Amino acid sequence: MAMLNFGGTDEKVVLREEFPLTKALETLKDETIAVIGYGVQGPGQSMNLRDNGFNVIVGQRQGGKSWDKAVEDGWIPGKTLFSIEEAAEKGTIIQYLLSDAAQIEVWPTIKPFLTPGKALYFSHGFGITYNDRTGIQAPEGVDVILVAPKGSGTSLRRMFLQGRGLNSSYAIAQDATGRAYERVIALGIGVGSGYLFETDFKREVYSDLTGERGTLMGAIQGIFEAQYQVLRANGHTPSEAFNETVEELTQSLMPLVAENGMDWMYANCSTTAQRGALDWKDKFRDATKPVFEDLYRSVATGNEAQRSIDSNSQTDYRVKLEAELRELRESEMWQAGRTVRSLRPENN
Ligand SMILES: NC(=O)c1ccc[n+]([C@@H]2O[C@H](COP(=O)([O-])OP(=O)(O)OC[C@H]3O[C@@H](n4cnc5c(N)ncnc54)[C@H](O)[C@@H]3O)[C@@H](O)[C@H]2O)c1
Ligand SMILES: CC(C)(O)[C@@H](O)C(=O)O
Ligand SMILES: [Mg+2]
Ligand SMILES: [Mg+2]
Repeated sequence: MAMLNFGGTDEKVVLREEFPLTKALETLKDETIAVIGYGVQGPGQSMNLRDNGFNVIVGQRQGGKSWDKAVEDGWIPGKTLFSIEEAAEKGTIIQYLLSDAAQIEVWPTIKPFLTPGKALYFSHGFGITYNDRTGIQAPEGVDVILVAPKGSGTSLRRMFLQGRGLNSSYAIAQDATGRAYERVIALGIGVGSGYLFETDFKREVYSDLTGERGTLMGAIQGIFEAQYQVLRANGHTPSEAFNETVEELTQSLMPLVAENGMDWMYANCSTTAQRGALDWKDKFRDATKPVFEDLYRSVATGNEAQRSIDSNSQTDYRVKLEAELRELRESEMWQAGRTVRSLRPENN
């Protein structure tokens, strides 16, 4: 574990050099890792673990799209691909990667397989933090650990294949065996993390729910919509509005921000842009900060969790969700985006 300084604050982090893959493999050499769920995180984590040489199996409901995808990805029914029950029985580490709502529903099925000495692993603090609402309460004899990749399972896999790593947080809610720390770090390295930073289940879920509702997706989509609509209302074409709102951001500026930071971006655009962006950033901050405060409150009171549990457990949830997603997909902005993407030279 290293102490590193992040902008003036010291933090405990684990770097890949300090806990190399060889050490992770040695730590887990007698374990069977059962990845339960093959949606988005399941494929990324299980395939990275498999390619890294760990003993890993998958547990998934039979007969659906996810099962077929697992077979396509090389998991063999009866050998490395099982029903949820069979995988939970065989696993000494159970990576609970069903959707958060499904974790509640399937919990009574999983719980009997959590015998002393096993580890229960999450990639989100949701089930444990809001256990008054989820009913997920691990038995005393098991380790309860978390590795939460800070990004999509799709990126986790892509970055692994590119020899890169996606940063993850890690946490221990229960150390029953005295091995929870080495287990969680070995798994964090095994699934393809960049560096690992320490958190607890509550801070993980509070920050994660805030981030995805905020600047990672909700806020950014809201700001895109607002700017696009104003440009369109003032006579700008879809092409101009989309390029000035989204395409330039994702294709030109954000890759530069990712490499060098927004401070560098500010220093390397025109003096005209600098003047305006310095003047307007505070107005945007002041306009949106109360919304972020409201959002954080809604997360901390459990409202966001309850809303997600209530809507995700409705029988017509998928149909309603698809209607909302269709509206987004069919909006002028994202239809214009589809055309703009198709015109990228590399897509021709
Ligand atoms: N999606 C991501 O990239 C991402 C990123 C970080 C953390 N997480 C966390 O990882 C966990 C898994 O998320 P995900 O997005 O991969 O899940 P998901 O929504 O893709 O679902 C995973 C699996 O759950 C199965 N499932 C759904 N309902 C079920 C039911 N009733 N019974 C049995 N199986 C059922 C599906 O078949 C699917 O294979 C969650 O805790 C999530 O918060 C996800
Ligand atoms: C990929 C995200 C948004 O970071 C994750 O938190 C999720 O819930 O899918
Ligand atoms: Mg999330
Ligand atoms: Mg997240």
